[in-house]
Amino acid sequence: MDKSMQKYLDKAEVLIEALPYIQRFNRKVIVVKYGGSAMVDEVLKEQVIQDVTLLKLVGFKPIIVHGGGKEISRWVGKVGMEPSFVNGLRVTDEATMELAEMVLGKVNKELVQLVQGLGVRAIGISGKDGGLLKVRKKYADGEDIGFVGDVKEVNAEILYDLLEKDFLPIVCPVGLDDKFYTYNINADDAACAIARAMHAEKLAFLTDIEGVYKDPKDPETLISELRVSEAHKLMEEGYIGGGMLPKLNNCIEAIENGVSRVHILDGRIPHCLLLEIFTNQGIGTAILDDGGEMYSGK
Ligand SMILES: Nc1ncnc2c1ncn2[C@@H]1O[C@H](COP(=O)(O)OP(=O)(O)O)[C@@H](O)[C@H]1O
Ligand SMILES: CC(=O)N[C@@H](CCC(=O)OP(=O)(O)O)C(=O)O
Repeated sequence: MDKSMQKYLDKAEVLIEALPYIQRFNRKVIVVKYGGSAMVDEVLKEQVIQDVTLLKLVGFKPIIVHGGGKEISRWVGKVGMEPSFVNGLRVTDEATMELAEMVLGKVNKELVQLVQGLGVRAIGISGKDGGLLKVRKKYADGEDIGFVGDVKEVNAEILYDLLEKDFLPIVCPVGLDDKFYTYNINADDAACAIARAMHAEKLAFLTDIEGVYKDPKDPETLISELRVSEAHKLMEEGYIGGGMLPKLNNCIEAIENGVSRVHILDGRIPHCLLLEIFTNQGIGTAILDDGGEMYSGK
């Protein structure tokens, strides 16, 4: 067989490899938490949006929940304030809340614009709209960190309606409490709450690291499949720190509340979402129920 024919066959094989995954996720809800470097780098940003748009066009029901922590910190610095975090959560006073909402709103509409540009109808929606995300004040180990909210209720009906009308919802992690005050929500928390409420088939967290490491300083210790009980053990033994702590807790919560597949993916890898979903390889760290099957080869 000549070389050019082989090239075509290789391409066809990639498409055939995707077939069982296209069947499995057809009409299923997939929540993508989009944050980290993949939001700052323009090329990566475009690739993530292409991936999610492709998921939509092949018949899945993706929902994007975006962050923007790096951009918020940049603006907080610009106005002469110092960004501050406790356990991966931003300490949010009134001025920080105002900035955070401005920045997240801008990020939200930029993402809508990119998706629209690829021919898919997107709706950007904040957790405030239609009571999508109702929150209560959240504390960090008992410490008051200001206007930071814990999602206590998701109005899933809005998202079902948007999906039904074939829109791609893009959610901004800001919500209201019972007294209608504005709260900043960690985007991982928002994505987990939405995945639970929507009984998502998959929840994928795009982040800035390959996945969960036993020792973050040793790349050899990347864990490709992590059971819930092992994850608890790693946290108790102090192997998990910083922003990975709320992320892993959210993964566990999602798995324990019926989300079938939860993944932490390296958003720095071009098209990481497509590679994870459509190939036999599987990348990053998959979090698994204690009784669940290992993916082994995915
Ligand atoms: N055991 C671990 N494995 C992987 N990452 C870890 C671990 N412990 C701490 N981390 C840190 O957690 C970070 C991921 O959290 P974060 O930066 O908040 O992500 P994002 O901004 O995408 O939500 C990693 O970049 C890493 O520095
Ligand atoms: C309470 C809290 O920490 N809110 C986050 C919301 C944005 C976010 O989570 O962005 P990433 O996912 O990109 O980090 C913040 O203010 O940074």
